[in-house]
Amino acid sequence: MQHGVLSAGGHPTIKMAAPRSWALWSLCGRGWSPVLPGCRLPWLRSCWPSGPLGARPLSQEKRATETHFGFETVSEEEKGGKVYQVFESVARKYDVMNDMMSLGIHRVWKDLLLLKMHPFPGTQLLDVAGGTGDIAFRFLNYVQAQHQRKQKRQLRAQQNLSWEEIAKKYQNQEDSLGGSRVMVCDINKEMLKMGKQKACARGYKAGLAWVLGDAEELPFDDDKFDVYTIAFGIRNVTHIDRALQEAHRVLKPGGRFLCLEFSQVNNPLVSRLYDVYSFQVIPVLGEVIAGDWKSYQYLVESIRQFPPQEEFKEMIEDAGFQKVTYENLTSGIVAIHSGFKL
Ligand SMILES: COc1cc(O)cc(C/C=C(\C)CC/C=C(\C)CC/C=C(\C)CC/C=C(\C)CC/C=C(\C)CC/C=C(\C)CC/C=C(\C)CC/C=C(\C)CC/C=C(\C)CCC=C(C)C)c1O
Ligand SMILES: C[S@@+](CC[C@H](N)C(=O)[O-])C[C@H]1O[C@@H](n2cnc3c(N)ncnc32)[C@H](O)[C@@H]1O
Repeated sequence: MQHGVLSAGGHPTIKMAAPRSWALWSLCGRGWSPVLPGCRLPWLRSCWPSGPLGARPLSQEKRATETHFGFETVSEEEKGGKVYQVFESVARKYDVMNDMMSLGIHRVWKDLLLLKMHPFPGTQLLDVAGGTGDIAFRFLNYVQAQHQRKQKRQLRAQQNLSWEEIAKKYQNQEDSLGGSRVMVCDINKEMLKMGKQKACARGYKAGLAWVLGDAEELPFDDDKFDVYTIAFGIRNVTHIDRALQEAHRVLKPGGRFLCLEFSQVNNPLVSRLYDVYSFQVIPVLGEVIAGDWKSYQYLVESIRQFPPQEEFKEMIEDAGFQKVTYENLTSGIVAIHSGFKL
């Protein structure tokens, strides 16, 4: 399925199973790609005659490369640059804005993504559109705690180890993750800069790497990772289908794709409140806290343009993933989609 086809936002309503997260809700819920905004290949393509002697009518050619940036219609070549500007602009206030806007709920959603992933010892994770590192840090905490529990069990089983051996086991930094590693990949230098600063301040070093790269053209070989995550990122990508194909390519056979993204609310009352909150409150908060109304208007508009749960599930299947499922959180405000490369 080709993403980028304009949809006016009026997606068909889909009936879904009652969300498991009501309790949570009521509690609160190939090579490097030095992509420069506006300097991408589609730009070249759009300048090139599309048929013999460029015979295809211009209007048809134009329509074929249009997409959306929020509610605005833009050319595919423009979109990447606009998205880049949004995240360059919000990077410094990104974390504080998320806590303010969601009253901290985004933290719970991200924790639930990790619970769903349930990484095994030695997991190689690729976190695309990883921004300021929220998923990567959670992953490192998770695998470290997992590894410590395992070590304690082993130590208890080997009562006859010397103190030196025990101390050595605890001191070995590299080993503290049990061989697990995470690679954060994002297209935006500013977001990565903020992420690296945060990592430094919090003492994350081992098992963590940062790479500048495009989800549509990942700078990694085939069959490299056990898990691919993308949280609140895929909505911003120009060609979602290409990003999904890339996710499939870089995963090892047996690897898992996990996507946390805004989705379609399945409760009419929540939906109304959510709309009021999104359009009346979020841009105001964006202006007051980050001095940036437009970026937060883009956020709420882009959420409405993203395909609903079932449609996105089909797109993931079209990219070659199997056993694709999704789980709604907070009445479908967000959903976690999962699929396997088998
Ligand atoms: C530029 O692009 C971006 C920038 C970013 O900073 C972030 C992202 C990507 C996003 C994330 C990483 C996730 C974190 C960010 C968000 C969750 C912000 C986006 C949020 C929404 C679009 C709405 C969802 C909001 C929540 C889940 C927070 C809870 C609030 C509601 C569900 C709506 C409640 C609405 C009302 C009660 C009516 C209107 C409210 C007012 C006029 C008063 C102000 C309201 C509040 C402060 C909310 C408190 C109320 C409740 C918790 C009660 C809710 C009860 C019910 C709905 C029954 C990015 O791409
Ligand atoms: C809303 S942030 C999400 C950050 C982080 N995953 C989180 O959950 O907080 C969206 C991120 O997607 C990145 N992004 C947008 N388009 C991208 C692309 N084509 N390839 C890689 N990253 C992209 C942005 O730079 C931004 O850092």
